[in-house]
Amino acid sequence: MADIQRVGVVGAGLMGSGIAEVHARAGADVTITEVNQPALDAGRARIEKSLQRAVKAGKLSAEDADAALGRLTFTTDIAAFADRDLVIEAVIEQEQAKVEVFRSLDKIVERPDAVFASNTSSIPIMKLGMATSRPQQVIGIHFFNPVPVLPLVELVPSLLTGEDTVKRADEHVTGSLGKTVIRSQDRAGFIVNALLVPYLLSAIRMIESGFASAEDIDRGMELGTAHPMGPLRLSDLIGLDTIKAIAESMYEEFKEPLYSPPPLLLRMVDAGLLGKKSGRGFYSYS
Ligand SMILES: C[C@H](O)CC(=O)SCCNC(=O)CCNC(=O)[C@H](O)C(C)(C)COP(=O)(O)OP(=O)(O)OC[C@H]1O[C@@H](n2cnc3c(N)ncnc32)[C@H](O)[C@@H]1OP(=O)(O)O
Repeated sequence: MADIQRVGVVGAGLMGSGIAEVHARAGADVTITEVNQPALDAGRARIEKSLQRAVKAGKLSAEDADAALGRLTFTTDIAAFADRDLVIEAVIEQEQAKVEVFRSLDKIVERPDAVFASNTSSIPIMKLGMATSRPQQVIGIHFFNPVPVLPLVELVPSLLTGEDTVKRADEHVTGSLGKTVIRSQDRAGFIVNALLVPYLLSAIRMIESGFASAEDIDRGMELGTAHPMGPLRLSDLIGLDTIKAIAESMYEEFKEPLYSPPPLLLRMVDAGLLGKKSGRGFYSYS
């Protein structure tokens, strides 16, 4: 695992736990942190379940799953990140929350050439870089959900990211994690969400206007265009709060009406109907 051996992941939600898992499976020493013990425990349970799934599918031996778990340290103390070579922030998609994480990491991480990455989908990397004293070491490394399954990573340097940081991040993601990298300019939504989110919002507007049912919209895209899941099931998988946050960042950046979150999405988030992770979104999960 090249020069990046010790990895820290901030946030043990859907994305953070997946990011920690793929690193541990690749042999890295991983520390993962959350704001409180229940959130940390939920992250650990998610990783254990995903590892078991890989073992059942014959993708991973039981010994390798145990070894991966053994490489993970769970803590609520972000000070444990002092010796990390790479830190990846994967907290909620809110600019202020992310800025605060980068401010703390800048004080805590001691290694002078450590790479500071964000898994943000839509918040400009420059804003996170400027929260630190070393914006040349800050880069977007954006994974896709489910992280252990989807091979893509978007690499997003800001105007101030150094070439050395880009090279090390690229080598780490392709060489050590075996993912495929595409590069994007530092614009809200990058490449994939700039295309995906207006599509998901259009599907939500279709339901809102009574045009078609969620089931028919999804079936249409699954059987008519061979997508693995339709836009509403995919929205439930990503999380409706996350889609709202991405749409808001993109709308703020471009003022493009297509990016503006429709009222139905806002009301569902107000109601706590966040999709698969909360048990109900456009579909129910029990
Ligand atoms: C918003 C962010 O910024 C960016 C994003 O993340 S955008 C979201 C991108 N994600 C997508 O577009 C997901 C699209 N959907 C899919 O790829 C597939 O439907 C899916 C992989 C989620 C599930 O696939 P499906 O064939 O329906 O189910 P299933 O057979 O259970 O799973 C396929 C494989 O994935 C694995 N898998 C599924 N969900 C998983 C999870 N949550 N964690 C780990 N592994 C998982 C399964 O173990 C299975 O592996 P196998 O083929 O070796 O048995």
